[in-house]
Amino acid sequence: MAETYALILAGGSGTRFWPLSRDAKPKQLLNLLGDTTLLNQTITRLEGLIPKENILILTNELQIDAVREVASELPKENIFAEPAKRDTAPAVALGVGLIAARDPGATMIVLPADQLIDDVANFHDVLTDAITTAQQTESLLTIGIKPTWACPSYGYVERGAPSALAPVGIKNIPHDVTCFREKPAPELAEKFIKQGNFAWNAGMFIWSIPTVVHELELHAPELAGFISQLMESDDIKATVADKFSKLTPISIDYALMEKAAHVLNIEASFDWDDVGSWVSVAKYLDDAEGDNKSNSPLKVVESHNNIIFTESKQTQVAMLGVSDLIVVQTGDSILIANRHQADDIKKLVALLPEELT
Ligand SMILES: Nc1nc2c(ncn2[C@@H]2O[C@H](COP(=O)(O)OP(=O)(O)O[C@H]3O[C@H](CO)[C@@H](O)[C@H](O)[C@@H]3O)[C@@H](O)[C@H]2O)c(=O)[nH]1
Repeated sequence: MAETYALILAGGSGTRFWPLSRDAKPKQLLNLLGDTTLLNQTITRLEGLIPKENILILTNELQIDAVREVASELPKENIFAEPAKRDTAPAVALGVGLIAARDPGATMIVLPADQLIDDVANFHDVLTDAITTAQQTESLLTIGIKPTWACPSYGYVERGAPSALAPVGIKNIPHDVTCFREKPAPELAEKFIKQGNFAWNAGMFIWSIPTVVHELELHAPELAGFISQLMESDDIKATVADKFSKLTPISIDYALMEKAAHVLNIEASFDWDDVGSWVSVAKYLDDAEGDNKSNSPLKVVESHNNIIFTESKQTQVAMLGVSDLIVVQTGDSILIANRHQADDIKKLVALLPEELT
């Protein structure tokens, strides 16, 4: 019986959490919420679902030391650094090649490293049903999140009828996907929400190696060729060093999911948050004074809707007559931003000296 592997993608850069996040320490390596990093939570969440020796992590040279430290309970040889940043499609192809070299009939789940999910029991149930479906059908499985607004930075899946391919006995029934659209323009996202049968793509994918290789051959031949080179290689490291940087940078959503015909979707019955900005972090901060949110002791007078985050979590913060601010303090920097421009922090980071980014 072929085994199941998890591939955790932990090579994103993310400037949205500056000054806490840096190139070498992006969102997945931050203790933003809770006592551990989001990457650590991602690994822990797999306990009881995927054995540790079957969990692989892909990151980059800048982050590999920090990733090794966070993932110290995984076998060392399961953590790889990509030689260049090429976005998620080449990273997934590398993961497919590495897993195929161990077990060409394996099933794999691809997971982002930076999401917040508390309901582990339902997460396992949904993933188990997705794995069963991937093993019994030649489908690419996605997980759907009920959308709450027309967010333009997610992928959208149009859920059709319950799939005729659904294996007998599973609880979370997959639906046919009639359209996958990555990061639609705001007006199109509005249209999807009004239509009512679209879900956000959770960024997790479940498929068997033979199925994904076949789909890549059809829709992304460059990546399928790279996987063949890996599978034929007797020195995978040398092949990666030689070929990976030459791959076209593109995300797996554009390279494969928008084009593939055999996509299914299971609705998530668990909580899910991809914690995209300081504004999303704010809802989890404990200390509140009126409508202000803080992770540190806070006193306010005539101040509203502010978000405060200090690295020490102990700095006393006092606000007088200010509203709609994000204030973040670290050892060497302070961010003061309009909360309505939280998505534009990257514009600011582009102006900063390299040693602070
Ligand atoms: N190894 C590796 N990992 C990467 C790379 N680029 C990004 N990642 C990691 O891949 C995951 C997703 O990458 P993002 O670039 O953050 O994706 P996104 O814009 O949020 O969009 C994806 O996720 C959304 C849900 O959060 C989806 O809605 C969307 O369709 C898409 O799948 C994150 O864990 C990120 O760290 C890379 O070059 N290499």
